[in-house]
Amino acid sequence: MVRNLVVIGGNSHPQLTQSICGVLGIPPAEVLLSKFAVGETRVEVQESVREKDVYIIQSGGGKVNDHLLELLITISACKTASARRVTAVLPLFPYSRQSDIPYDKAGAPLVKAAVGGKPTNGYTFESTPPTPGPGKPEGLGLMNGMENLQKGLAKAQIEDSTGSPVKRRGNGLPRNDTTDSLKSLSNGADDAANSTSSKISAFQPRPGYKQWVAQAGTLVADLLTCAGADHIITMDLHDPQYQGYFDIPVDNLYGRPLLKSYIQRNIPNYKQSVIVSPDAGGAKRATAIADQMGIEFALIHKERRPTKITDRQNATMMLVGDVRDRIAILIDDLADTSNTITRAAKLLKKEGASQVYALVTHGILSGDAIERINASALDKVVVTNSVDQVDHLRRCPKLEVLEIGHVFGEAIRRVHHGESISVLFQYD
Ligand SMILES: O=P(O)(O)OC[C@H]1O[C@H](OP(=O)(O)OP(=O)(O)O)[C@H](O)[C@@H]1O
Repeated sequence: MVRNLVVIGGNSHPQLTQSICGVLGIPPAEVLLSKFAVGETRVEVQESVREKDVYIIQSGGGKVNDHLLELLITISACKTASARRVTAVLPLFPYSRQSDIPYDKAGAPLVKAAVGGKPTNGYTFESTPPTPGPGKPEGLGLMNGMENLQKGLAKAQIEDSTGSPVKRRGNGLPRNDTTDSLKSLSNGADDAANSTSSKISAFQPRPGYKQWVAQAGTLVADLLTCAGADHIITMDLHDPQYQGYFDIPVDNLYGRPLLKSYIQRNIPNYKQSVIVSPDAGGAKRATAIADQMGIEFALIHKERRPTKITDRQNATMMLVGDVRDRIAILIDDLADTSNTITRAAKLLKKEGASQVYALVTHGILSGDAIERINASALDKVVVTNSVDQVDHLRRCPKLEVLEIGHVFGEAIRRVHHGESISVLFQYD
């Protein structure tokens, strides 16, 4: 029994909250998590958290945006209710791979295929209208509307010369033109909000227009801190450097000990198997396990970078290493659409692997990922329950789930008592 410790479970993963509370020997706190008819989230903490050490369990996956907002509101509610310390426990951290968008070697976004070696989108690194400077005309600097701006200015000058009063903004534009421009910008934003990912492929940048990729990862880190989080506990961040986005402590636990122990217990003659990283991005993760266990390592290399965001699945894959007549064990941090692991499995079987296992920390398995796995060359998919797996388990006979409640329960117990949690980072 631990004193002054409160665990609050969000709506994302009640089973994990129960399992963590079981380890700590306390019941989860009473909270009312509901929604107004319009869809706004409502949180009511129904017991005192004054001077308590509060841990809020909320994972990514599922209705990720709803869960994130619910977490932010719950953190804020606890701070307002005078909690001594609030720790956000996010077994799968949402938005931590947001800035990943294909770029060419020169750093320009790859949004349209090149024809005859020349990019057809006319991309340049110059923004249009140009950055205002000495001797250059000033523009809005927001969109590629120089022509309209010039027309607007010319029209305004004609009106000026007739003597009628024209009110101006600081940029020299008549007020109405500016308002219209802003209106059209905001309409564009509404449209963007309604668009689906399939529309991304239809997007063609205007020549000269500089694309900006939203830094959603930074924003989410700031939101958690602003809401009042004092500490973050998570597992297998897609990019461990994401911890640097925070100015509060972040404990990034490893799922590797669980995966390693699964291999030792369940894969026959595992020393003869081959650990495979399905892409270069995960090579470090996979080699860490291969080196620890003294198993051979192979890498799947995507022969070319995809030319569009939606082209990921079309990139040609190439195996570097030998898997013939051996069990191949794919290691990755997450499976979302499961395109990566199913395509890798197909290649590994083609290269002669006798069986293919995929061991993945976060089994998000969105959309038709389960159907894709069921129809794939994968023999077994092993994930942790960092994301709720109840529905996935029902639908996927190849799926096996490793419990992580005890890892998070122990991390919370140690943090609460001010003990080191580095023991949880060790592989052996
Ligand atoms: O199930 P899927 O939808 O295929 O997504 C899973 C893949 O996405 C992530 O990598 P990412 O493609 O972001 O590349 P990176 O590892 O190079 O960052 C992750 O590490 C997996 O490899």
